[in-house]
Amino acid sequence: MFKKLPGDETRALVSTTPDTAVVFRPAVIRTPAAVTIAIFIGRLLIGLVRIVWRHPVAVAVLAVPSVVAWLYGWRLALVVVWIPFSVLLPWALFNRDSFNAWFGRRLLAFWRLIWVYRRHWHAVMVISGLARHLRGRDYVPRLVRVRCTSWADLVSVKMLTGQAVTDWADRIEHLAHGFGATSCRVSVARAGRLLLTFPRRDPLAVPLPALALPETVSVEPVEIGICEDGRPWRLKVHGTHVLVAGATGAGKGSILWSVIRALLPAVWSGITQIWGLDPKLMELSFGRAIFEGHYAATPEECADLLDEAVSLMQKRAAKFAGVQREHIPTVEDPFILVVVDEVAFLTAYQSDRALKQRTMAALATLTTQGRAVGFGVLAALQDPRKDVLTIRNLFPDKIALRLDESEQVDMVLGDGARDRGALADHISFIPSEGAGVGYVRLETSPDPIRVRAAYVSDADIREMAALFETEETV
Ligand SMILES: Nc1ncnc2c1ncn2[C@@H]1O[C@H](COP(=O)(O)OP(=O)(O)OP(=O)(O)O)[C@@H](O)[C@H]1O
Repeated sequence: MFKKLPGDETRALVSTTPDTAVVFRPAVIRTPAAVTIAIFIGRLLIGLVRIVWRHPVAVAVLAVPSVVAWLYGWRLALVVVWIPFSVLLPWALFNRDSFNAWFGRRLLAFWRLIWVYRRHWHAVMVISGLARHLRGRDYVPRLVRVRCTSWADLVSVKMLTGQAVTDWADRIEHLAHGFGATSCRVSVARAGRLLLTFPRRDPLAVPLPALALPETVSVEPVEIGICEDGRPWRLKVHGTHVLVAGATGAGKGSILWSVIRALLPAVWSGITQIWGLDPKLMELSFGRAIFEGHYAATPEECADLLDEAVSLMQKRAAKFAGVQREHIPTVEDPFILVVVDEVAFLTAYQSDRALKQRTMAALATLTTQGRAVGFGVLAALQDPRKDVLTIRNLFPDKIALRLDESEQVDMVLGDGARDRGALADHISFIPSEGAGVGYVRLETSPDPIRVRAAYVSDADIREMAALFETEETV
């Protein structure tokens, strides 16, 4: 009978019908004002301690001059402000990076916490449907912390008990627009905690010229561009197979050529060979010499070259059987990277069925058995639908460049990738802004990473090919 009800639920109980024998009247116990004030002050103090703990620099910047002005007058406060200012200003002017790392970004994080996130948090949570109103109470996810990097705000959030990551991933557009960002990415920090990434600027908006040729001979993850957070983008090609999907003009060529460029020292040393399949006759023909005879353009030539790769792979597998389980590239057993531009020409669009099946069988054999014995496939295609490339799941690593439709993103990167922020269908059509920009999702992590490949121009390719031609003539 004496059930305690919070908030507005009691109101709903007061009305009773006049002719009922028993009338329920909920007992309303008034909380003494002193208790309410004590709770309020307690919360205020906890909030202040939390702010000082999390943002000591920002609080000190505001609090120290105010306290000095209050105790000793504004003149001394001005001196107190001027002393650090005369140190910080030159520091900010002459060594911006270290200044930002120590002060700038902490102040910015404090400002954005108060002005952008705290100010709009409740409204955005309620309107996007991430807050809940249950039995008269509001349950709102907790904004834990805001950190700023050079290009984005990283917002830590404690989800409501019972919420799932997909609840947030489904609302990335609400969150982005609610907090004035162009996009939002959701990743799991730990159980119950999320990290929301809101970009403030696009560090990938400017094209990256071709990277310098590596000085060391290696087939380990090759550097082919930059990640959004400024780190080099290193793509693993040895011990995996990579599929690059992107609409026409998305910059697939820049990925193929950046990989080839990064492997050149290994090719010169003999521990790597690059085989090129160029059914469109446009992309790889430019640097034909680099493939050292392993180049094919017509569907027949492509099928023959793939069959040659398969038979070499099988011979090597027989040689390795019972002797070694991992491939270490050597001149005798080099890493062979089969680069296929527009693989759909060979697997879907060509009219000769027998040739199509031969090509598919060879590609499937290479992608299922090749990686342990030093054979890798790097394939590019425009249309990622399953009927165009039935074996797309045999490629462990995938890259989504600009795509035409939102559904294609999950086809390339796997379920839920777009919800987690891989907005490959939103990448700019303008080549200088969007070509070569894409998302990668590696075997080891469910979170897509935004990247941009360096642009290897026609002149760069000719230069690279010329180095091989000179070698041949010498
Ligand atoms: N990484 C890049 N950075 C800047 N611009 C680029 C980059 N990659 C390509 N571009 C520009 O975009 C244009 C189209 O690139 P590219 O031909 O590689 O696209 P694609 O995806 O191979 O297209 P298609 O499938 O039609 O051949 C290039 O001519 C170049 O001007």
